[in-house]
Amino acid sequence: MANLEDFRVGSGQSDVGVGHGKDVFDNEAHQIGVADIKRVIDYTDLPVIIKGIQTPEDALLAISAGAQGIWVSNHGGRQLNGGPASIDVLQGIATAVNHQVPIIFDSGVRRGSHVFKALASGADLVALARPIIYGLALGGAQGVTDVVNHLNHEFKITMQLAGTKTIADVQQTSLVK
Ligand SMILES: Cc1cc2nc3c(=O)[nH]c(=O)nc-3n(C[C@H](O)[C@H](O)[C@H](O)COP(=O)(O)O)c2cc1C
Repeated sequence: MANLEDFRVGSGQSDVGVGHGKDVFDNEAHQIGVADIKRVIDYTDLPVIIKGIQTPEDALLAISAGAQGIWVSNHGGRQLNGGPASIDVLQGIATAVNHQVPIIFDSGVRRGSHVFKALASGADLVALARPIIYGLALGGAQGVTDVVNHLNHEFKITMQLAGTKTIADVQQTSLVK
């Protein structure tokens, strides 16, 4: 893609067996760091949010590079299958980030109570992937609407049962492990 030509790096000879030597999968391109984040930020006027953050250290590195948001998430599970569950690392990352930038969370959100727990663990926004895709596959646009409505309904019930009236109330809730 023409827009990505400037980002071609490395020898093009991958030795990790993924992508068979195409640039973006090149071994050297796997060592993405602060300089790469700064380069993307310089390249665009859009806000840059770093996805796949799993440690407080990486969150702070991304913020120091100028990231305007952190996305606590996995990478699809097919790469490092033994990585931690994102919900287990969320609270530690949120404590370290300390509201410097918004935190988006996804990975395994299936019920309204999961949305509640993610917000109470430090997320500002909760995202979904597979439930939306399943809804789309089963029922098209209506299927997606149904999935979102169902989660909203469950989330509201959880809010009521927990005695919380607003999202801010949810975010101030203490969870017991
Ligand atoms: C088949 C598949 C491939 C994915 N590939 C990537 C990827 O290449 N990079 C990435 O950051 N996340 C990837 N993800 C993770 C999603 O972007 C998203 O974070 C995750 O699916 C959210 O969790 P949920 O599906 O449980 O809602 C992938 C997810 C799936 C299901």
